[in-house]
Amino acid sequence: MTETIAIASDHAGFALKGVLKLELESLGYAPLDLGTDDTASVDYPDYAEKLAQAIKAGKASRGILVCGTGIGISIAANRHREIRAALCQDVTTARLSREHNDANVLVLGGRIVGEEVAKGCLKAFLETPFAGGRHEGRVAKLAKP
Ligand SMILES: O=C(CO)[C@H](O)[C@H](O)COP(=O)(O)O
Repeated sequence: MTETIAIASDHAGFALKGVLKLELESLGYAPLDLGTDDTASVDYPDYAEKLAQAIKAGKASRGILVCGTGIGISIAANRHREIRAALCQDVTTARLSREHNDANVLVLGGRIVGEEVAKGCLKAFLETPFAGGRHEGRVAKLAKP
């Protein structure tokens, strides 16, 4: 079955969101676009919230978030206990966010990373499994109140 991936951004991440949405489709995933829908100024916490709620409701298994730096939208997403959002600027950290942290949201800075690096991060995030083992207990501790 096709895996649904939620994707959202603020105005500063809008252009990169479009690129990543197409890339998701070409990799065989179904993007669930939660906005924003143009470059008019919006508040990144609102889009992190939409994406977190979609994942918590089971509408998507994982998610992609983009703002200008990726910082604000990752802070907002990680306020939810169920979300492990990883801000990545290279393919290695994107891969390790899956192997070690079982990240369920990839965060990118639309004003920081170029399109090709972003696409590489996306592919690594989507295709790398969680390694488990010694990482299991550490990740479980992240979900504690
Ligand atoms: O990166 C961000 C948050 O971390 C935002 O995208 C950024 O702050 C938006 O800035 P501006 O309103 O100047 O376009």
